[in-house]
Amino acid sequence: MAEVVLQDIRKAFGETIAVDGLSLTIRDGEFVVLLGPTGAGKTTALRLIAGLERPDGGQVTIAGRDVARQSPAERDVAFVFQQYSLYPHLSVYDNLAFPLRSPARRLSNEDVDRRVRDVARMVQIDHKLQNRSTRLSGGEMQRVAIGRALVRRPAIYLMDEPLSSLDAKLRAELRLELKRIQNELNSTLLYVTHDQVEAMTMADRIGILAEGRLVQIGTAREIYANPANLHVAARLGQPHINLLPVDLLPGATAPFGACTIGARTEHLEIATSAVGNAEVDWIEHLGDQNHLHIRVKGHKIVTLADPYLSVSPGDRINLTLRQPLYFGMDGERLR
Ligand SMILES: Nc1ncnc2c1ncn2[C@@H]1O[C@H](COP(=O)(O)OP(=O)(O)OP(=O)(O)O)[C@@H](O)[C@H]1O
Repeated sequence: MAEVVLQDIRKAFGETIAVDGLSLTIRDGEFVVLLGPTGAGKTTALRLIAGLERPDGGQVTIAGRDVARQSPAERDVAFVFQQYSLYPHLSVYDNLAFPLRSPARRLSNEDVDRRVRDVARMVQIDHKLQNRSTRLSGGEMQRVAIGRALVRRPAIYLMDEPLSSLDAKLRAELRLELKRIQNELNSTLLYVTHDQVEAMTMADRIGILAEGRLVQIGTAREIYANPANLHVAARLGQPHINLLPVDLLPGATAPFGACTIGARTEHLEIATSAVGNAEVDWIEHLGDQNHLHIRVKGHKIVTLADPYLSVSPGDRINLTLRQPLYFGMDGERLR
């Protein structure tokens, strides 16, 4: 495994700037997730590291080597795509063994067999090794695709939304497995997604990407608690952060230049009060949590509902701020 460093990488497709001066270090053994909306440049960033695209400028180094002149095969990376891309005519076993059988690797049949069986156990597909890869469920196929990357020990694993085609339950399971496997192998992994839950549950550090630029990078906790600007604040947290005018609610003194307040559930105190400043609009029941929809002077606010707070639609409540986040005119965080 190795450290991978991107320095001021740029890539445009005609008029579209896909990656715009991206600098990022993925440390040896680190799991970094790039999180961003569609079109943010996530896939392009991976493809530039893999050598599937040429940058217009900037430098990529893998284990200290400038890889500009190296072909994808020479770069020693393993890529897992969004859609499983297995060899349909081969068994699960042969799909997993395929990357190990190139003559350049010179592995004995015993070594190949051991590695295939180890990885099959890791991704929990060892009971289906002899199945044709087409005779698998979507989740099983994606396990094989991930396993096929894992049999090798490349400098870095690059994963492009590998779980997005799976149903919610499987996605949750594989998320945990992938994190466990990465820990076990101590591998360097760059993973891209637009799913904040994936980013928060798996990443050592999350990089927030917007319009080809890295807006902020840090642990999930840092990014959630200390977003650098409105864009980052809006990317993490369920329900979404409430963005409100500074003078809407009592309880906090805005710093000079504050234009917008960011209030999550933990920044809002709710008390039942017949003469309160807000009204309960409706309660959204989501099973494991309920969202309380509130109206204040024409503004809508959504928070997690305290299960012990007994309110109904139409009730008045008193809403007070508790150390919210403040943003200036330009959307940058003030404190
Ligand atoms: N081969 C290409 N030719 C032209 N434009 C491209 C090409 N590849 C990407 N783009 C453009 O570059 C921008 C970034 O695309 P990219 O696929 O990297 O985004 P993304 O963050 O991975 O999005 P998604 O989540 O939808 O996959 C987009 O505007 C896209 O349309």
